Amino acid sequence: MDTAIRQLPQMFLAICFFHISEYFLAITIHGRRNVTLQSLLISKNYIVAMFFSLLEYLVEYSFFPELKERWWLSNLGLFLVVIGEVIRKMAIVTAGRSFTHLIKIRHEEHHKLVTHGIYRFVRHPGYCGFLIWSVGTQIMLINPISTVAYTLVVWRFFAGRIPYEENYLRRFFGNEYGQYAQRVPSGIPFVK
Ligand SMILES: C[S@@+](CC[C@H](N)C(=O)[O-])C[C@H]1O[C@@H](n2cnc3c(N)ncnc32)[C@H](O)[C@@H]1O
Repeated sequence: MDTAIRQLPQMFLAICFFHISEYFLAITIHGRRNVTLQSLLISKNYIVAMFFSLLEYLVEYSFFPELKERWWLSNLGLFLVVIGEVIRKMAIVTAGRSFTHLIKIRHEEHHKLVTHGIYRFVRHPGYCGFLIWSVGTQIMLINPISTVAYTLVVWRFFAGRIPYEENYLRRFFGNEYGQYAQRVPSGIPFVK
């Protein structure tokens, strides 16, 4: 009972913290005039996914309450939520103005190639952090179906987005980006 009673409040806090901090960081880095509510990163698909995970949680809690009592698994999920959040926020702070929520398709003067800090270890720490965070939320709720579904959907989304984003990065930074991409992994499993 103790574990289940804290899962939904933890989830609520994780979501609020993620989106509100994302929004205020964007304002701090890009200035209020350049930030829209899109920086909250709440899309229709995202709301549907969150609604589905809540539904799964409530159904399983009603019919198999003991499933939700695996405290060590729920705590592993909470750990992943924190780690994912830290990785993503490190990426945003490190990249600064180069980190825009919409992918840039035109090179702007202030857009510099970032290869230091956390970008020394993975090319896409922001996406890596989000993948860990989102899957972590479902492990924290001990939602088996949503854990698998989130892993597949978020992975697929980034597996498609990374080549598109990198196509522009190669145009902007040429060989410098090519060399960087050769020596540093993407940070998303099975994406080169
Ligand atoms: C939402 S941010 C995500 C950045 C990165 N993919 C990540 O996961 O940390 C997308 C913007 O970051 C820019 N970007 C991605 N990697 C970059 C890098 N190493 N240096 C500078 N800009 C980068 C892209 O051009 C794009 O406009």
